Amino acid sequence: MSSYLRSWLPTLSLQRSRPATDEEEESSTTPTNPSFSIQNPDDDNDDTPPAFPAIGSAQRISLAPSTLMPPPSIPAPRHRVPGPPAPSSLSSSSLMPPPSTTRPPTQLSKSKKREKVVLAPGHSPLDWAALKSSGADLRSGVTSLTRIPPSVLRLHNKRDDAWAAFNGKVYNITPYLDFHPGGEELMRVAGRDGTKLFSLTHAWVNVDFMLDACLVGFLVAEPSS
Ligand code: HEM
Repeated sequence: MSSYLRSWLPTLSLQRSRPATDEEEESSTTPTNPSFSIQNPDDDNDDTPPAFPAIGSAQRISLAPSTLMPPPSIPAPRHRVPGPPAPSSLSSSSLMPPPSTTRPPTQLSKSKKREKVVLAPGHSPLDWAALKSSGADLRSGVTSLTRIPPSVLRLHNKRDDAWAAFNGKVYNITPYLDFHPGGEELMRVAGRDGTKLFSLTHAWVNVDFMLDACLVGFLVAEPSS
């Protein structure tokens, strides 16, 4: 048995190949745990962690099983939420099973598919934000906000002079056209109220924030007469 172990522990057999000193001979009579053999025998440091909570401490007494609150009882079957039967009698869960992911995702119909637009270099959303905060005139010369009826709005329907109304506010959309991720689609609302088309396309986009520097006025009803 020992020869078998020696073949697996060459260092041990090497050590034993030289004549053992008296001291070694003495210690070899008492079996030692190899993990402690690297410790200095003079070192009497005790690294055993203390009991936690300390024996006899108030915390330990308060944790005594006899003083703990009993666990809540399992509700009777009639109190359980209706749902599929539990997989086993041991399970007390009344949660619905997770939805199946085996069904393939529904495909968008061709007509609803969005066309990706490649924005020209220097026309990213970050570039737009930088332009807005640069102080450049994005209102095409409008210095004060005015009341704009549909007949006036209609006049601004060209690519180089495009206004559109969203939620009662009229914006000069011309400078934003090249930054719009949806590209030329934006021109569909030039010269008119685009609130409906906008909210049908991407109601989550914050137009007030994105075009605040392009505000030119407020949409009002056509004056009668
Ligand atoms: C001036 C008002 C508008 C602003 C500020 C605006 C802004 C944006 C922004 C930020 C996106 C990217 C957001 C996203 O994909 O989730 C986007 C995408 C898009 N927008 Fe607009 N938009 C405006 C008006 C419109 C209008 C009137 C249309 C007309 C249909 C339109 C059509 C699209 C389309 C089709 C996309 C998708 C582009 C893609 O998937 O790459 N947008 N727009």
